[in-house]
Amino acid sequence: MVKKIAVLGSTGSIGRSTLEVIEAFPERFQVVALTAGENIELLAKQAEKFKPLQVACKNEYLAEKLKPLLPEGIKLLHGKEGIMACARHPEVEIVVSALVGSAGLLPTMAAVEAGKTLALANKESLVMAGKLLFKKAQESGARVIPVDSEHSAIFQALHAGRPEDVNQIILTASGGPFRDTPKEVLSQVTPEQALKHPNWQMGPKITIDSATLMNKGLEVIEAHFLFKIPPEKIKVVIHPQSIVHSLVEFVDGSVIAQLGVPDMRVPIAYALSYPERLPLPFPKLDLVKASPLTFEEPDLEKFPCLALAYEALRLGGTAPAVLNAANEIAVEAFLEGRLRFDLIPVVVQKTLEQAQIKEPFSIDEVINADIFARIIAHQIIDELEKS
Ligand SMILES: NC(=O)C1=CN([C@@H]2O[C@H](COP(=O)(O)OP(=O)(O)OC[C@H]3O[C@@H](n4cnc5c(N)ncnc54)[C@H](OP(=O)(O)O)[C@@H]3O)[C@@H](O)[C@H]2O)C=CC1
Ligand SMILES: CC(=O)[C@@H](O)[C@H](O)COP(=O)(O)O
Ligand SMILES: [Mn+2]
Repeated sequence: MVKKIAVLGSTGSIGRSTLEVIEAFPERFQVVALTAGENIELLAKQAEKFKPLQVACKNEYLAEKLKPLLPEGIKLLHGKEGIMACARHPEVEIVVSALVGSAGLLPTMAAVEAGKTLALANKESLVMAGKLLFKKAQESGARVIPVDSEHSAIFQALHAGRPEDVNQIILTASGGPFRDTPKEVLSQVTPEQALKHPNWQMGPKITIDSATLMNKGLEVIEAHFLFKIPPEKIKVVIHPQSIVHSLVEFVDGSVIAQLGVPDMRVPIAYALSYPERLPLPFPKLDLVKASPLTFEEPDLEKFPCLALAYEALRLGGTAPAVLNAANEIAVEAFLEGRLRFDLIPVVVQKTLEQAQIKEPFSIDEVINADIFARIIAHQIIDELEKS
């Protein structure tokens, strides 16, 4: 049976890798919808190649520019509503949510509400609204399959035992480009240096998150909602080689890990083909060449973002959404040269202290918390800029 797929964020790093997997198995997958933000030239090329029924881009202005570039017969939509319509398209079975940041929240929710199988890369939507998202999934029958490499690894390792026999899950983190950089030097590091991830080629936002360890913090929250595991049973260990993608420890002390080369096409393919596995034509792991595999404790003083994410998870309610919003604003400011790298966690911490945290009962309440947190984070950055 051919699986029919919508790729939200098809022009990004995960989106492009997803299309490479689909291209390698044309008899297994068919692209029904594609969406982009601003890269309409690439979207047009993808539409030419994969012939989707429908595409969408960020706004009407870009849609007007995209129109003449598209092949005949493809429906063109735009804006949040257009992207959500791609997620809900009646012919789509699997929605790959590969948008970055909070822009992914509503389209991801639309896919869940429509009962689609969600191949989830956009971790921010789970961080912002994990509880509400899984409540909706229960109502609609939507299934959530993780794409994030660590969560795909845990999803696979969990098959080795019963949920009640899990002792803890262990997320691996590369440690980022500044793992060996002295703490005092972090105030001087540039966006160019921070954008050089040691093992993965990814979009800019997640690459900065990896450098601050906020990516691992977001992943702790993501793991909590995906696997219903309390924060005290989620451990993070630094593994600079990014070969062991994560592990599950069971009550008998057995530890089951998933290993592989750092290539996102592997977890993407698994999410698309689950419960089957595809014979991927990509490089495989050579254990001898990958050796040695090493592990160390994370330095929470040098990288406070990880501890802040645990704190937000323990606070609960809108705290993870506030953490996420403040982080997005701080990362943007750092990339624009307006904020020092070592002040990213300061902005997040101060925003968490100043924001009102409450239990959200709707997505609108999550969005309100996100908006207020952004206002607070901007004010904090303005003050830091003046001082
Ligand atoms: N890259 C990776 O290896 C991994 C990524 N992830 C997660 O996957 C998600 C995607 O990451 P990544 O692929 O690296 O990100 P990229 O920045 O490479 O891609 C983001 C995609 O989202 C689109 N987009 C951005 N903003 C908007 C918007 N406002 N409206 C509509 N579309 C928008 C972009 O469009 P355009 O470029 O056309 O403007 C692009 O298609 C993130 O949540 C990340 O944390 C998780 C694990 C690994
Ligand atoms: C590929 C992937 O899943 C990323 O989330 C990756 O794990 C980032 O690397 P860090 O381990 O440095 O955060
Ligand atoms: Mn990851």
